[in-house]
Amino acid sequence: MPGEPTGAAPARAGSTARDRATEALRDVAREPGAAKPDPILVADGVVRRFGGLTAVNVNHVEIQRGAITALIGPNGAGKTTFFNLLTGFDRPDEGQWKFNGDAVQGVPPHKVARRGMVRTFQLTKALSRLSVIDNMRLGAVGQKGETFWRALIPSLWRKQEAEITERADALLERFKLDKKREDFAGSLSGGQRKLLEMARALMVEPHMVMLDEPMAGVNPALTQSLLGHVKNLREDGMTVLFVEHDMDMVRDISDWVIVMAQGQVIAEGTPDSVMADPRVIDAYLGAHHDGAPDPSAPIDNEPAAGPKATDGPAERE
Ligand SMILES: Nc1ncnc2c1ncn2[C@@H]1O[C@H](COP(=O)(O)OP(=O)(O)OP(=O)(O)O)[C@@H](O)[C@H]1O
Repeated sequence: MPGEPTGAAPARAGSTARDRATEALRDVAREPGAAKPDPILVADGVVRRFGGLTAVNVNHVEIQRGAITALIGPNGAGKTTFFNLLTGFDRPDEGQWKFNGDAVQGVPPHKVARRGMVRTFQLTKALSRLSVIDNMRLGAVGQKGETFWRALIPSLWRKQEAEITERADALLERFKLDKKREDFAGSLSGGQRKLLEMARALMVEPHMVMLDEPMAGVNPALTQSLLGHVKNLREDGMTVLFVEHDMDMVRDISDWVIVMAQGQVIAEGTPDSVMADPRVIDAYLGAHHDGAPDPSAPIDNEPAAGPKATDGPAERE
């Protein structure tokens, strides 16, 4: 089952997954590449170049199991490229990483998903023309059972198809999309699409879910519901890694924040520690101050500077 909380933080009666994640991360150094007590993902020396541009150059990074980790950074920092590499959608020039102790670099995306690491995808044009339930069924691709030999045994296949549909319907109900079951996915609102993307990723019963800008294009009315669903993933024992520009969301739900700039991890820590970090403010400014930055300078005094709540995507419903 998805990531039993095997972490260093012992489960106390009545404690939430958030409490356990906070406790597990309490003594972790607030510095790039910090070692975690129970990492589900460990990456080393990951480099991706596009021509003369080094888009990703991550020396070492660990993602704590059972926690919600945000990956933030200014535009072009390399966040999406790093996501693509980790999930097998792109190939690195250098580097290796382990998921649940197994090396997964070079493993194709559907096999990475089968091992329990999935990422959400924006609804493409083609998927928009499929119904909501068919999108969900497609999310199950890569699950056990669609091998050649099994495909030759219709009774096994049909049984699996029934299981897939049952699982899809349960998830649609959980994400309050059951009434949209037969609708074209393209007819959903921005927020409902995000819910569908998340629900679809859960079809493979992952240990770790990677969300690419879960708040982009989401109507404020659906914001709380979406945040609730992400928090529930953690309560269900899953690890969450998400890229997001919306700093309200980052503050609200993250246990840990990793900051990238110019392809590198430049800071790590709790949301508060990271957002007060002068290196992070500098990275968002895209400029370096003369002399030593003032670490005590409150970020709110610098409206255009740091990763602010207003730094969210312009696109809103
Ligand atoms: N396929 C590609 N070919 C060439 N350059 C690319 C490619 N993909 C990404 N890049 C470049 O790599 C750098 C990192 O891009 P990436 O999209 O990973 O950043 P990001 O942090 O996700 O940015 P954003 O927050 O704007 O989405 C950018 O300079 C981008 O232009």
